[in-house]
Amino acid sequence: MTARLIDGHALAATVRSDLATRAGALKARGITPALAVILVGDDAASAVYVRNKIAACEKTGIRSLHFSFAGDVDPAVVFAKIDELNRDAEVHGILVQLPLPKQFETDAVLETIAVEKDVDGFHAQNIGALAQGKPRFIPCTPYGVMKMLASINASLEGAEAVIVGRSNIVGKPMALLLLAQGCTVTICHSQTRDLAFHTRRADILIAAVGRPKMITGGMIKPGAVVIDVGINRLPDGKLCGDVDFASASEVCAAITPVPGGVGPMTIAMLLANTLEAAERLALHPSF
Ligand SMILES: Nc1nc2c(c(=O)[nH]1)N[C@@H](CN(C=O)c1ccc(C(=O)N[C@@H](CCC(=O)O)C(=O)O)cc1)CN2
Repeated sequence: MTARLIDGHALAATVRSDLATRAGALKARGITPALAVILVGDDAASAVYVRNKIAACEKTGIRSLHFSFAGDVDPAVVFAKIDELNRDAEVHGILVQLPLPKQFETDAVLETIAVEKDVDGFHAQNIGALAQGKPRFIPCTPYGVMKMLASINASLEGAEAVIVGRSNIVGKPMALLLLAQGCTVTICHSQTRDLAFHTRRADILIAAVGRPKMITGGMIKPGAVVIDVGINRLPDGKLCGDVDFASASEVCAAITPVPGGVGPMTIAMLLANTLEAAERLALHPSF
């Protein structure tokens, strides 16, 4: 079997085109949707992602504001900036690029962002709303994955979904979203005893563990849909996912590439959440 490729760049371009129309409609009413991005430290990958986010805003008609702080900044300075942005009526979305340097307590930072501007969807209240089936902002990577599954009409009701990875930003919200669509969900992690036993049962397999090419073709059910969230840099400088693409694509029905898969959709869904925030704040300024 040679798998169908789920092209994240192409799907992200379609999403952006719809968002550009919505941004235009807001601007016609005198509201310019705006996203504030905070970057702390000099992590090279984070700097690339932030640059890509800002470029994507420009393509879509969203204003972006970028604030960079040195890696040894006093957390109080970052808290003060978030507070200022929370109060700024012309800013609709705020995100703090992760990971943060060691002196930061990440959850405390994320919970300082106003829930109605939390376009990453990482605030405990927004995760709680998602868990209750009443999502306000869906975390961007799992949101992008759901769009990718919809784009191939993947059948989710009653499907066995296996997620490898239990992070707060991908694995856990991913499980909630698949559960809401009727999947039977298993989350695997570093203490799972027989990983292949679980992955071989998956109709929908999501790899989000951060270990290069860890999932091989022999661990995949023939005909499965495989979504690779991992982005790993190999010693030769090339990027690869958590899935061994060559062997996996011989077995599965559809697969996302790395690069060019989930990554571009993560950014597209960040723009979608920012537009959503601006539209809600325009309709209900006291929201
Ligand atoms: N505040 C947040 N921090 C982090 C998030 C997040 O959603 N919010 N997710 C990841 C990083 N991330 C977004 O921030 C992200 C990672 C990768 C890509 C992407 O498009 N990757 C490209 C390859 C880019 C490269 O050349 O390195 C691809 O897969 O094609 C976008 C966003 C952790 N932090």
